[in-house]
Amino acid sequence: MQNLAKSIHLRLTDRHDSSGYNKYHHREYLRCDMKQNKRESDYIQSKRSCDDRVANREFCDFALIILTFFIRMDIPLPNYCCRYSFTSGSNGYDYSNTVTSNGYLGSKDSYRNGGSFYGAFTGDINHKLPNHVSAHSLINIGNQGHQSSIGGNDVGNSYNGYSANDQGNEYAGYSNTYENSASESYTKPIYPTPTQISDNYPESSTDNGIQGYLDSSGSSSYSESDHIYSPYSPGGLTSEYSFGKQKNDPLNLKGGNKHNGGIYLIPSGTRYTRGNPGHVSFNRDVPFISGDSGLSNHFSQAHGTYSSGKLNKYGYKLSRYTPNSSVTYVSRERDGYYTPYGKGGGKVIIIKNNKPNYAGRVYSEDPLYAGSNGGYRSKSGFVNGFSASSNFDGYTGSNNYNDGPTVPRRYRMISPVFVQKKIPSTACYIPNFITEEEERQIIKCVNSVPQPKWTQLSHRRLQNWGGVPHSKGMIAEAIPDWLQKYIDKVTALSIFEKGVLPNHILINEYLSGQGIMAHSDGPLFYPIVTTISCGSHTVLDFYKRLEMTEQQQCKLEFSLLLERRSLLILQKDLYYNYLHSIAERDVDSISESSIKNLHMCAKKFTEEEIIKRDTRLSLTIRHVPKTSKLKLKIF
Ligand SMILES: O=C(O)CCC(=O)C(=O)O
Ligand SMILES: [Fe+2]
Repeated sequence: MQNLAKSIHLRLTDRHDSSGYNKYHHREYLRCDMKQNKRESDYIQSKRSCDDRVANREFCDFALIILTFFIRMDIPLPNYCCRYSFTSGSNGYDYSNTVTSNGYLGSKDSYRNGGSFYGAFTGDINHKLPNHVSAHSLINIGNQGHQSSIGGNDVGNSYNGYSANDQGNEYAGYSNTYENSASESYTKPIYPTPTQISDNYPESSTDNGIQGYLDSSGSSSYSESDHIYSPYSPGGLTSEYSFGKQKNDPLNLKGGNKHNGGIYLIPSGTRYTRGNPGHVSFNRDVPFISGDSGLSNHFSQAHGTYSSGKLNKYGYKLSRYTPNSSVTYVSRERDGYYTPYGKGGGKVIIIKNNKPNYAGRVYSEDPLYAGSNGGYRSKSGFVNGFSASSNFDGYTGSNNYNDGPTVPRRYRMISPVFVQKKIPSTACYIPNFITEEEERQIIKCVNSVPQPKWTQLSHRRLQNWGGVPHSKGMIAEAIPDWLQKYIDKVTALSIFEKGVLPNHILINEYLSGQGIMAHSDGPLFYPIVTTISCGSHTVLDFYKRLEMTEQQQCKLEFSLLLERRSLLILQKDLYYNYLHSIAERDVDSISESSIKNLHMCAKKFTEEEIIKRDTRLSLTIRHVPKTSKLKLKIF
């Protein structure tokens, strides 16, 4: 059967169509003369052995009859593009740099400093919280009506501590009372899975019912209702401030968040550590590409929400899901509260750095926004370098908190996550999507399936699971549990729409030095392809799909480094308008100018670093339409 499959394969690969592509099953190969990518059919031709030819002749007739059922072929992968909005996550927390492993305040006394935000210290009535607050590591500065009353009267009334009641309303699923404890150990949770933000709140939503955001005096802080969105406004500030451990999926609390044009895939582990959402000076469309000019510099220092103006409803909302069990962002609410004082609305970008690389202060580039209108104070040295410098969060008052304890913070989020309007998200790279153990299991299972399951191509081999895709559909076959697990895992990302959930896995095996020629995965598949890499990295090259001519020169547009255990999601533009290939190389050289996702990689590479390829298995998980469960009897 293997020979048969091979013979059919050979026949099919020889077919060309007039468009300049080889129709190689469902994949369209560009006939172009690339240095690194010869035509797949050439490979096959040149490798064709005597045995193959015999096999071809012997099985020719037989093959034609049962062609539909026995093609064990390559399946198309969607084409990918990168315009380049990336979202990424990883499965780790970052303990490095300024992140301490014991991120909790040592004791409640830790935050009693100087009548700071935190504690029960009574020395300064304007800068204190009620006593009961002090037992919480994440504190609430409550409802500051204005700058001069930080921690003052308002606070006393508005802070609810962190109670079950609050959570009931606000942090559904987040119910454990958290008391700060020096001895509390930190268990690394696993939040590797990005979650698409549900689209409950369309851009146009104004939802008057939940807008308006009353301060303690009962007056509305702002009027631009369509810019401000309170996701769970439980009646003003009084009850909305609650801190503590956060629900796993902060953005889906009450189902209320929105992907906003290009907002996708916020890992459920994301903790929106706060910076300064009122930080108003950016107002750019941002191609978020490492090395790109523009915001990447800023992003390298960003924590939390940057707003290019007044926060819109999303930013606002996100700003309020800040709390992390170890991150104390006293200024969080004030960000929201003073949002109205920001400049005119714009995009909202939310970024998390995995490795804070700032020293001293975080938000330093731009002028304050709130100033005397509001703003809030921070402590110098607060939260690992969050500084009360004059341009930190716009605080310009005299009562700078410079006595602050350094509140160690632990980053719950990792690789950059950004949310931005208007830039289509066509590629998503998630390092460490699977664990080392899972990777080991996959490799083991793939290598122990019976030999006939493999389809040997000239320069790689593959396995189809779930059926063999065919232009007329696919007869669905059961997928073993060890693989279904990854279909489920990818499904959980919510990137596939209902009705077109992934139902097929193509496993490609590339030995070092092997690759795949430039192709587009063709029209058969639903145009989202997800690929898990195991065993080795590779570099996926993308070419712009141009007018096809017979001997076209292909121009490499950019590349993505696919680390082992990573997941790559490609769709839309990348699927339709780009070709992808893997060059036949034993090693890859790191180049920031061509590899566009280096900043998202789990490992940090240096320019011109040479990385050696090993045997790589790729699991391409996607939806094959028109499946039938018919069990056809074959002879
Ligand atoms: O192995 C990969 O990552 C890419 C495979 C591919 O492009 C395909 O099978 O269509
Ligand atoms: Fe492909």
